[in-house]
Amino acid sequence: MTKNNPCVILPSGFQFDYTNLFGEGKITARDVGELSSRLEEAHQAVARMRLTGEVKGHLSKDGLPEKVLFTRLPDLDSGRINSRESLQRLKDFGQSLVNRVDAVISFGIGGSYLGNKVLFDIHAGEFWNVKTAAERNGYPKLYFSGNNIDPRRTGELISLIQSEARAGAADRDQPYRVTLIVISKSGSTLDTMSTFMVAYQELKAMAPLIEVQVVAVTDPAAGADRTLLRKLADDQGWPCFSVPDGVGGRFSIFSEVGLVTGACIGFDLEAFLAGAGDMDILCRTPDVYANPAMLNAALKYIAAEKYGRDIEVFMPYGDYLKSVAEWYIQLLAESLGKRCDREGREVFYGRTPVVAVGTTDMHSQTQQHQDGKHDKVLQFVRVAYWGNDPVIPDIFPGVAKLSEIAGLHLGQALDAALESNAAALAADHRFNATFVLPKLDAYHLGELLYLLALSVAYEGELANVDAFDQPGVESYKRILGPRLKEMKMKR
Ligand SMILES: O=P(O)(O)OC[C@H]1O[C@](O)(CO)[C@@H](O)[C@@H]1O
Repeated sequence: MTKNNPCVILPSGFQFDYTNLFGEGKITARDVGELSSRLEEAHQAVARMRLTGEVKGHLSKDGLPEKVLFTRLPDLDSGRINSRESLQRLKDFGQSLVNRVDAVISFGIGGSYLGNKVLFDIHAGEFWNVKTAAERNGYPKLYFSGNNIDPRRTGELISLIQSEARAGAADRDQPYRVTLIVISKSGSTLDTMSTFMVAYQELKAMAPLIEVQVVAVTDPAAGADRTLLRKLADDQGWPCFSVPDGVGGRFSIFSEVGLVTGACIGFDLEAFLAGAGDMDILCRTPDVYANPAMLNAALKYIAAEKYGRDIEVFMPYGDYLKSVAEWYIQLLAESLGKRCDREGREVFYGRTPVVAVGTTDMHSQTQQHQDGKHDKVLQFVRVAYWGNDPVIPDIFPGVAKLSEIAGLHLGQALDAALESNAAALAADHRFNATFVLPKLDAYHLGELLYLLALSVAYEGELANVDAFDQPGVESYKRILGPRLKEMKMKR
């Protein structure tokens, strides 16, 4: 917890080990010291955001002042956004699916998908949908769609549901039940709505063999400000959950957007929010060396601005953490990739984010990380305890190379691979750091994701850019809308 011991260890066991980012030939205590008055200002700005929701210069897509409220999401007791009651409503919804609904399809993209996929991967894993209903504790199968406008996958998913419905029809005295959850803050995103409409139509057409229920998750605004999805939901009588005001898509994993997926699979919502909330409390200290979100922001900012390391490779070790890297990519890219600062001056700020997974990408990307340009920071994530962790057996004692690794747990081999990669990079002044999760559960996941979300808020302050807008994504949308209309006219 001091500058001489480059690792922040939280009471939960969560660690931010920045040994390979800090010290001689790396970022120095002096570099951090030179930033101290700006860190103080950034800390005050984050504290003000936490208290009032106000962030200097932040405007909504429509150019109106907009509060930033994601820091309120972990707090269930003030009832300001999430509350005990809203969580109970989500859990009741999840329970209403148990032993009744066969499959859920979650439609969404960007912040309306990436966090949901994280919760699914960490809790359910790759093989959830091939498990029996009993192995899933009665919870439904869960598929994602709308994360691309992909004709083939969309068609194949529909066919899969249809053939499952047909296959079991003789043994069932009820229809095959499918719940479509449509998630869109704006309520009209092309990718989400186009795939939803295709699936809705095709599955509805199979009544009474298939019964379709729709649930909408969108902006709660009423009256003239209703989103298209909210209007549809009102007209069709679909139940709704909300994307809260002041919570952008990339921060919405802690809101009903992410939690609705968690509820569908029996994920521990309270523990997840408790991890986020405890991280928030620990990040209220102004001491940069004890505040992991501020420290992470400061080190990455200095790495980019002073040492030219403006690519961040986010590389967790373990398959099910890949979606965390994919979630982080949107968080980093949309929050910090900015043409102008808050005074309107061109700054072209941001680190280019890269997804990698250990050990997989040690056999593809590592060559570049180790020998390519000195323009990267590698952010590793390590899980300290895997629970069910097979031991490599000594089944070929005559083969020395294989016998040497026998007796080790796979988790130990994974750790050794991470440590070796980090050490090799560090030996060549390749900046890297590691977050350590004591285990892969809802609480520690909440800690990690919240730390990253708060970290971009700090870095936005340091770089003087608005971390909560995304004006750049409007440019292609202004071309796409008319192009679709033109295409339709030509049909
Ligand atoms: O939830 P929505 O409004 O469908 O938006 C999905 C995603 O699209 C974006 O607006 C970018 O186009 C993201 O910021 C957002 O998370």
